[in-house]
Order: sequence, then C-alpha cells, then structure tokens
Amino acid sequence: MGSDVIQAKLVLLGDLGAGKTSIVESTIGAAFFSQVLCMDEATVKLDIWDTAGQERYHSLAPMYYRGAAAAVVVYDISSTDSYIRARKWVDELQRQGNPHLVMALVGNKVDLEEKRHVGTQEAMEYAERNGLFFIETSAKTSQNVTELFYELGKHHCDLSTETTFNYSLPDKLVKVRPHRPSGMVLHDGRCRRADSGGWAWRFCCSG
Ligand SMILES: Nc1nc2c(ncn2[C@@H]2O[C@H](COP(=O)(O)OP(=O)(O)OP(=O)(O)O)[C@@H](O)[C@H]2O)c(=O)[nH]1
Repeated sequence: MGSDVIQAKLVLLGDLGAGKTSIVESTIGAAFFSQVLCMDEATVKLDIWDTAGQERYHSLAPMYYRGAAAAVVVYDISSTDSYIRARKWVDELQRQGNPHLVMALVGNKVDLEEKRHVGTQEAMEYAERNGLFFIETSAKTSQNVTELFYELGKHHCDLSTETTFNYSLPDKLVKVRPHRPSGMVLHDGRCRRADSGGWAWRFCCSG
C-alpha cells in the first residue's frame, strides 16, 4: 500500500428512497461515512455526505455539494420519477455546483430487474453526453457498490502516482475536460492534473 493519503469530499444526492443511504451502508455499515480505500498506490479517504431526498430538504443541498469534490447522483431503476429527479440534480449541479465537480450517475436497485423502468442504454447515453461516470448498482445484493467507490478511488490514485510535489491533504478533486493538453500548470503551480481513460482529474491542495 502506498504511503500517500488522499482525501476528498463526496456528496450523495437523489430522490427519496433511491437508495443513497443503503449504498453506503452496504459497504461500510454506517450512516456517516468515511470510506477508506487501501489501494496499491495510496490510501484514499472519501468523506461521504449523505443527503435527504425529500423535496422539503432540497434547499439545504447546496450546503453539501458546494464544497464537494465529487457528487454521486442516485436513482432507482424501477422508478422513472427518480431518474427524472436525478437528471434535475445533474442540471442543478451543472448550473450551480463547482463547475469542475466530478459527477457519477448511479442506477440503483438492479436486483429489481423485472420492475425496471429506466433503460441502461438511455441512462448511459445521457451520462456520456454530460460527462458523468455511470454505473448500475444494487445496495441489496452489493452488486457494483464496491466498484463504484473503487472507481472513484482509482482515479485519485492515478493522480497520486504522478505527484511531483509534497502536498498537504487535497481539499478539492475536480474534473477537467479531457481535451485540455496534459501537463498543464494550474492554480499558481499548486495544482496539477492527470488523465486516465478519458477522465481527467486534478487535485487542488490547500498548500
Ligand atoms: N430491492 C432493493 N431495495 C433497495 C436497494 N437500495 C435501497 N433499497 C430500499 O429502498 C428503500 C430506501 O432506501 P434508502 O437507502 O433509505 O434511500 P435514500 O435514497 O437514502 O432515501 P432518503 O434518505 O429518504 O432520501 C429502503 O427500503 C431500502 O431497503 C436496492 O438496491 N434494492
């Protein structure tokens, strides 16, 4: 295991009952939520903030996503309404969130395949058009739940292996457009970026 420790705040968003809390509980068995991933290259610590899906709490959400490096937007594959709501979250994050926020779209409850109302292809194409990482999970059977967090963690590590300076704990993980030239110097030299398979990530360190 690498000696680097990489820390990033991740926020969970999605409709009431989509399965946000269950996804996290099925991996780490608690409701707040620090997921430590011990990878070959580094230890990645994701501070995960769960949010309530009820509409009346909507106005609180910006408090959570504004400081986040990554957002995981969850819908229930058996509920078209929850998918519509997820897309609204994506719109809101694109309009009002950190412009470089990393977003993952998660179709949960794949164990309910016979009740599926949201097609994989439809959601995948939507995710691709919007630059989101996409995965389908089941918190009930744990299918793909670890993969979701490891996929996020892996990108952190890809970056850390290219670290060329000693940094304190990163306070932001942001996505940048893949077409930017690599090796770009960002934020007065305290940030850098790395590309990995079409996903480009950079850490901004508090310095
Ligand atoms: N079959 C099935 N049920 C699930 C799955 N994930 C969650 N559930 C159930 O869906 C219901 C809602 O799950 P929660 O995790 O509380 O959903 P949430 O998104 O956190 O809901 P709010 O906190 O109210 O916004 C619960 O009854 C869960 O047991 C899943 O993958 N499959």
